[in-house]
Amino acid sequence: MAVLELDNLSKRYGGTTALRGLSLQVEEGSVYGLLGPNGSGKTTTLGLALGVLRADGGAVRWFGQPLSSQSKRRVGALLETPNFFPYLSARQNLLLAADVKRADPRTVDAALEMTGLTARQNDAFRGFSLGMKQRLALASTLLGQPDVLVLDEPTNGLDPQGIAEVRELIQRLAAQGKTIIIASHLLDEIEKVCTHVAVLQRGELRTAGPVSSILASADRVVLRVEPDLSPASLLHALGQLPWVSDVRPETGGGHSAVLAPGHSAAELNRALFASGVVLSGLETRHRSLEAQFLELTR
Ligand SMILES: Nc1ncnc2c1ncn2[C@@H]1O[C@H](COP(=O)(O)OP(=O)(O)OP(=O)(O)O)[C@@H](O)[C@H]1O
Repeated sequence: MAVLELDNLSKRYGGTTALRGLSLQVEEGSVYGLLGPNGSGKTTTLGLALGVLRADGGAVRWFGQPLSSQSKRRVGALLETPNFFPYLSARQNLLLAADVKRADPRTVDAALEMTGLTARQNDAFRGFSLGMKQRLALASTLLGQPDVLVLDEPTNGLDPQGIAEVRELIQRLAAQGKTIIIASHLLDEIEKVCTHVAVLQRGELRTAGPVSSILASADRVVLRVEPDLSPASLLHALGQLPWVSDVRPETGGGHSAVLAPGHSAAELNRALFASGVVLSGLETRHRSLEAQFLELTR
């Protein structure tokens, strides 16, 4: 079931078009990464989805319906760092936040537990590290036990330890079956936690889908033939295979190519052998999401 559907969304700020015909679907249980360079429209997308901003065109549907007060209760959001009271404890701050959100105060304990703050719940917020402050902000999104979390740059400003803590928390929440939507420009983080990803550039969708298929589509196979065989026979044989594309010479010798989805390096080896080309080397080079992202948004 689609938890969130964005249908042809557009948004302008004066003369700036921030989003142009954006459509995407977030399925239940997925961890959906919204990626893009600065100014590509990630925050605008989340603001429109949450009803904080008004779209110039298109539609937003949560659980198959337009956004309503009922569906809002099922979504916990962290768009900006919440203002906690420095002299109050973590627990007191969460109780206040629950009151403001009209969330059940009994969900404070579970939120503290989930974010690893139970032991520090009575300590004043002002003494917290940046990582703990961010975990408290995430705890406030868990009040009322929403099914979906929407997080804008949840690791912004954190050190590597804080980033790892937030990543582990997201993984624990995902394991509980929550749907999580994260806007980020930290590709490595997205690659580690997300099941799906959409890449935005200048307000337009460049690509979207399961992380595994987006990464797989970025893989290249590197081929080497025996020195006594001319590269021309390899290139000719590759040219006969419609599922092989983007053949390029490699700087270290040999050639590389991209295989269409559903085709493997082993299948390529067999096809080349059948046409008389014996490979001396065949390796798949996995490219990171970062390399793929840079290519898409270049
Ligand atoms: N309130 C606003 N008034 C005018 N222009 C805005 C406003 N908010 C955003 N924009 C512009 O809209 C575009 C998209 O901005 P948005 O904040 O959605 O991008 P983003 O991908 O979240 O960027 P970042 O990673 O820097 O937060 C940018 O060109 C931005 O300058």
